[in-house]
Amino acid sequence: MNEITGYLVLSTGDVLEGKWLGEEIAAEGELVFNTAMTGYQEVMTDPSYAGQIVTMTYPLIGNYGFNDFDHESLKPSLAGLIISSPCHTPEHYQASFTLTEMVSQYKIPTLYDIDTRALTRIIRENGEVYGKITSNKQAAPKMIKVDTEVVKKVSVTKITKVKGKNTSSHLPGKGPHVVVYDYGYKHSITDTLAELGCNVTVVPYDTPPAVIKELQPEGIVLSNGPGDPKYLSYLGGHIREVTDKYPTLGICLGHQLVALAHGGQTERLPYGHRGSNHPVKDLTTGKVFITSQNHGYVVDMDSVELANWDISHINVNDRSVEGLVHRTKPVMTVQFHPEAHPGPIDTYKIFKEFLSKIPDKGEKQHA
Ligand SMILES: NC(=O)CC[C@H](N)C(=O)O
Repeated sequence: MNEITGYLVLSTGDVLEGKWLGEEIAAEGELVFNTAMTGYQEVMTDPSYAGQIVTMTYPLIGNYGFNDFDHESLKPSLAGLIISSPCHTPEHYQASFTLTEMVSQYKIPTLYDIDTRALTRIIRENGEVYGKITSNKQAAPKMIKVDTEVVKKVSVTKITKVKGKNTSSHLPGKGPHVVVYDYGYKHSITDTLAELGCNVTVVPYDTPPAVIKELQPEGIVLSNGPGDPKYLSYLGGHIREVTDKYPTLGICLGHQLVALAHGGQTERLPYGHRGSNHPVKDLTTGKVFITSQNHGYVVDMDSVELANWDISHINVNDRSVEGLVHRTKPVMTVQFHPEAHPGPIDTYKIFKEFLSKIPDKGEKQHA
């Protein structure tokens, strides 16, 4: 087994020593950590991690392998992966390849044997940390240039009809036509819509409302995606127009973009919410749900005290905004991931609530 030393050189001046897994591929990006105990395959293929070096706080990664059907996108977009202990002998009846095969196939710059607990503390204490995965421990630990066009790199470039992967018991085509704006969508979002009977069309992130109109959607989903939501502020006009016209569900980046488009503000969280056990309270029912999350920005609570919008959900840990609902229009948004994967499906009902806002084809078919 290859045991070549590699380094994670941080903008804080810290240098952590580890070993290369797969090829020695240098990389740089923002350091983030994910606390999920399972779901590394979905994390590694979630396009919202584009440009980021992801540290998994759970120490053992790869123990149940990787399968052919749980990728959240066609190929991983994360800048790099940092783990403690890789498992080379996975056991799962559906596993078809190993962690080393995964990082080698997709050329994911990866270091293991890193002290991920120490690294997580550095990120928690410093908030915004950038780093390089490198063979050269002298690599200058500077802030790297952030990519403001990261969404463009992960979005589809053509209007695409998609089928869900689990549609055997539901016939897509009987439910409403939902158009998904792709800012870096996770396949679990379109899979869930298809499972609920929707016809699903995915469109590029910057598709003008006039083109959307030609597609005759009955509902719109604004997807998750990477980067600072303010990079897409220039799309506010598009977003206002579609949210004025169609029942809309915004998820994560989509939620943040709806807030920005309607006069709200977003801000950076001290060190992000990334994991699969974040408690969120539904302010209508008072119930708390355990949610899957992956975000570094959040809608500023004070900025959404706007006419026409209510806060529908808040985070129980830090009281941050987790959802918005328009007072008169069928528009709702959530900061967490109702499609889960990885994580619990407690909030799957968000999709049903959204579909129930679509006239005629909503509640009756999907209740
Ligand atoms: N998963 C997402 O959509 C993330 C949204 C945004 N990029 C953030 O980090 O806050």
